Amino acid sequence: MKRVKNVAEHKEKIAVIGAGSWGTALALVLADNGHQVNLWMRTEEQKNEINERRTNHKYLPGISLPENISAFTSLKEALEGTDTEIIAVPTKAIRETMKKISGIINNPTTFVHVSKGIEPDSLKRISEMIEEEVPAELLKAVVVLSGPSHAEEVSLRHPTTVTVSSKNMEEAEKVQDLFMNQHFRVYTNPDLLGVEIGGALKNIIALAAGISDGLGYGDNAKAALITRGLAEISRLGTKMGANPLTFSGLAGIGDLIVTCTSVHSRNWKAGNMLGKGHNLDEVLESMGMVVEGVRTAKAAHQLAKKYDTNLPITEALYNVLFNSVEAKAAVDQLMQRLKKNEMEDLVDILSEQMEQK
Ligand SMILES: NC(=O)C1=CN([C@@H]2O[C@H](COP(=O)(O)OP(=O)(O)OC[C@H]3O[C@@H](n4cnc5c(N)ncnc54)[C@H](OP(=O)(O)O)[C@@H]3O)[C@@H](O)[C@H]2O)C=CC1
Ligand SMILES: O=C(CO)COP(=O)(O)O
Repeated sequence: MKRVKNVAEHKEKIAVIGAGSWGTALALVLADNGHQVNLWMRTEEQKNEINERRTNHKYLPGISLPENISAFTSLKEALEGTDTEIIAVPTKAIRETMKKISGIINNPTTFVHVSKGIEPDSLKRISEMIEEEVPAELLKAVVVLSGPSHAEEVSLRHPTTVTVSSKNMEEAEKVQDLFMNQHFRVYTNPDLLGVEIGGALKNIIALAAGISDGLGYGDNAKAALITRGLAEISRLGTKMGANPLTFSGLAGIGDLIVTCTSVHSRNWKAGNMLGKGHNLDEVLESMGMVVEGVRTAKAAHQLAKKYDTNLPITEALYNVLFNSVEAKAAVDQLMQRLKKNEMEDLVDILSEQMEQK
C-alpha cells in the first residue's frame, strides 16, 4: 500500500480558472498546501476584492483567503509560469474558456476540470470538449476531479473526499498529491467516463429531490429518488461504457447523497423552488449561481434516446422543466408506471458488463 503524504511536498504555481464558489474553494485547498495560486475571474471588482480585502463575498461569504492566492482578470497573466490549470467554470463556458487558453499557452499543459455537466446536442463530456478545443501539442493530460464536495464545507476545512480520474493516471496521481491534505482526501479511479457521468447526472436527481421536498413529500420519497436515481445513472452510464462499480463510489452514490440532501446544493435549492410553484426562469434568475442539472437534463434526455435506455426520473424532470408538466403530476405519473422487478437494473448492468468483456 502506498504511504499517504499529508501535504504536497512539491510546491507549484497553479492557475485556477473561474472564481465562483468551487474555483475559490479549490484555490484555498491548493493554497493551504503551500502552492502559489493564480485565480482568474472576469471582473475588476472581484479581483480587487480578493487582492485587497482577501474575500470573495458573492461566492464564499465569511471566508478569508490567504496571501498565496493572487487574483487576475488577465488570462495571460494568470497562466504565466503554470503548467497545471484547474478549470472551474460552468459546463456551458468550457469551450470558449478552453479556446481562449489555447490561444495563450505554449507548453503541454495538464487541465484539471472540476465541472459537472454534459453538453446538449453534442452529448460530449467535459474531458471530450477539452480535447476538442485544445490542440494535441498543448495537451499533456485532462484530469477530472469529482465527488461529494460542497464548496461551502471545503472552505471551512470540513473533512471531504473526492476522486480524480484521467486517461493518463500518472498525471491523475500528481493531481491527487497537489490537492491531498488532512481535510481533503483524494482517491484515484481509472474510470474517466464513469466519474464524469456520475458527477453530471446526479444533478438531475438532486433537482428532482428538491422538487419532492418543495412539494412537501418526506424522507421516503427522497430515499426512493436517491436509490432509483442511482439505478438510472448506473443503467445509462454502463451502457455508455462506464465501470458499474464507479457508481457505488464517491463520484456515484457519494455525490448523489450530498447533492440530494444538502442545503448547500444549488440543484436541490432550484428544485425546491420549482416544487413550491416558482417557474424555471424565476428560479434561475434568483439563484445567482450555476444550476448544472437544468442543461444536463436536456443532454440526458437525448442520451436516453441514443442509448435506448429508460430514465424515468430524468424524463419526469425533463417534462417539468421543458414541457410545462406540473411537478405533482410528474410524480403521480412516476408512481403509476407499470409494475416491475427492482433488480431488473442489476441484471441489465451485469449483462452490459459481460458484453463489454
Ligand atoms: N459549488 C460547488 O460546491 C461545486 C461545484 N462544482 C461544479 O463546478 C462548476 C462551477 O460551479 P460553481 O463554482 O458552483 O459555480 P458558480 O456559479 O459559483 O461560479 C461560476 C463561475 O464561473 C464564471 N463564469 C460563468 N460563465 C462564464 C463564462 N462564460 N466565461 C468565464 N467564466 C464564467 C463565473 O464568473 P462571474 O462571477 O463573472 O459570472 C463564476 O466565477 C460547475 O460545473 C459545478 O457543477 C463541483 C463541485 C462542487
Ligand atoms: O457537485 C456538487 C457537490 O458535490 C455541487 O452541487 P450543486 O451544484 O448542486 O451545489
